[in-house]
Amino acid sequence: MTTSTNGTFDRTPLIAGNWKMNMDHVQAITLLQKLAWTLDDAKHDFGRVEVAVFPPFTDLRGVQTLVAGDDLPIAYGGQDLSQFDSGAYTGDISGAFLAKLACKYVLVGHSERRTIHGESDDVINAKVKAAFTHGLVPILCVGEGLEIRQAGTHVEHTLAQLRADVAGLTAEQAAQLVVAYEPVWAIGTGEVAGPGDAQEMCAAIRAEVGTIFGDESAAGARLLYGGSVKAASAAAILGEKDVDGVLVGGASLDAAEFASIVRFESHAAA
Ligand SMILES: O=C[C@H](O)COP(=O)(O)O
Repeated sequence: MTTSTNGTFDRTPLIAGNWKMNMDHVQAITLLQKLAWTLDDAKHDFGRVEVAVFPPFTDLRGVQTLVAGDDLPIAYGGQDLSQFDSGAYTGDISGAFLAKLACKYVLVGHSERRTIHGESDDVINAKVKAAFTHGLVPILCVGEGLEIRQAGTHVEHTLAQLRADVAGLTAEQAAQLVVAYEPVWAIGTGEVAGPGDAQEMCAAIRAEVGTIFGDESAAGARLLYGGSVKAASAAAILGEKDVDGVLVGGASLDAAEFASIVRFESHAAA
C-alpha cells in the first residue's frame, strides 16, 4: 500500500495543534487570527493539507464565532469528551456539546489524560465510541513511556493500547479514525523520535488496523506523529510514507512556528 510518494498523498495530511491548558478565550482569538492571516498570506491550500486546532473548552465558542464569521478553513475540536451523553458528571463535557459548537474532531486518550487523570483503555474505548455517536472524528492518542521504549517493547505496547481503544468499532468508523502516535518520552521534552521511529510505529499501527478491520480501513485511517514537533523537525517526519500528519503541542502556541509546520508540508506536497 502506498501513502506518500514524491509528495502525492493518498490521504489528506492533517496538521493539528493541541493548545493544552494554554490561551484564555481572549488570547485564543488573537492566536487563531494570527494563524489564519499567516496561512492566508502564504496562500496555503487547505484542501491539500488540513489544519485543526484544539483550544481549551472555554475558548471553543469564541473560536466557532471567529471561524464562522470570517469563513476560516480551519477545523477545531475539543481536547477530551465524556464517555457519557449527559447527566450528573460534574466537570465533564459531552460530545453532544462539542458537536453543537461545530467541532469536527476530538482528542481522546492523550497521555496527559491517561497519566494525570488515570484514564484506562476501557474509558478511552468508551470515549472513542462516544465521539462517533456524536458525529465527531476521534484523534486517538497512543504511545509508550520511556521504560517501555528502553525495554524495546514499544511496538507491542502501543498496539495493545490500540486494540483495546478501538475494540467494537465498525470498519467504516475505523476508516475515518485518526490515530496519533505520541511516545510519552518525547512530549514537551525536546526529545523527538526520529522519522524512522515515527514510520516504524505508524506502519505497525496501519498493519494492525488492517488486521482488525480490513484493508479499506487501513487505507483510510490517518496516522499522526506527536512529540516535540517543531518546524525544523516536521518535514522529515512528514516525509515518511505512513505518517499522515503531526499533532503539535508547544509549537502550536506560536502562530508563525505552527504555520511554518503547515506550510512546509504544503510545499512538500506541491
Ligand atoms: O498533543 C501534543 C503532544 O502532547 C505533543 O506536545 P509537544 O509538541 O509540546 O511535545
